Amino acid sequence: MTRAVLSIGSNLGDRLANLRIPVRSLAAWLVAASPVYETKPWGVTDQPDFLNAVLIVDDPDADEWTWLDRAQSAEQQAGRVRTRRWGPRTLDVDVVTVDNVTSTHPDLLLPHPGTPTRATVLIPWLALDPAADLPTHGPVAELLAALPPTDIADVKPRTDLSLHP
Ligand SMILES: Nc1ncnc2c1ncn2[C@@H]1O[C@H](COP(=O)(O)OP(=O)(O)OP(=O)(O)O)[C@@H](O)[C@H]1O
Ligand SMILES: Nc1nc2c(c(=O)[nH]1)N=C(CO)CN2
Repeated sequence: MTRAVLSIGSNLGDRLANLRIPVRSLAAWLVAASPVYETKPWGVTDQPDFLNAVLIVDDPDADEWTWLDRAQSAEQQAGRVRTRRWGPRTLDVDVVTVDNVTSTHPDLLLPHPGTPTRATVLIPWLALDPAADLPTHGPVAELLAALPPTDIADVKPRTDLSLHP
């Protein structure tokens, strides 16, 4: 089996509709979809707020490259145009982990190196799985507790929104 954790985000266009694109295209392998969060942009801060969420998917026939391929197909379906690093996007799908695989290949770094410091990933992931563990880093709850409180305050649940139509 390969169980993957995917982080999804959108800050352009119909953000919720964009997040639902991978939910639909990955439906056959979807184990769980997190709540949706409204988040302040990190990295490049002069851009619109994001909606972020996390998906857990499982496919016995997939490896890590299959998941990257599926993630990138969903981005393309959302009409994503690559602009600047960390800039606004209709849909970003990052492969956070695939089982306990580690990879230093630049096209597929695993676990995704941004994860330990991104409340926008850790909070939705923890909501789905309180015992979540980031391979080579440790419990997600501990990583989150180590972040500045302002990072956590910048990630707000949108209980009025759902990834399922
Ligand atoms: N774990 C991963 N998940 C998704 N893409 C990855 C991963 N590791 C490396 N990449 C590579 O990153 C590139 C895409 O980068 P992208 O423009 O989405 O970065 P970003 O989302 O702006 O920044 P970040 O990766 O820090 O979130 C792709 O070429 C992809 O092959
Ligand atoms: N809040 C938030 N900020 C970001 C995000 C994101 O998903 N959420 N993604 C980025 C590029 O990957 C850059 N900044």
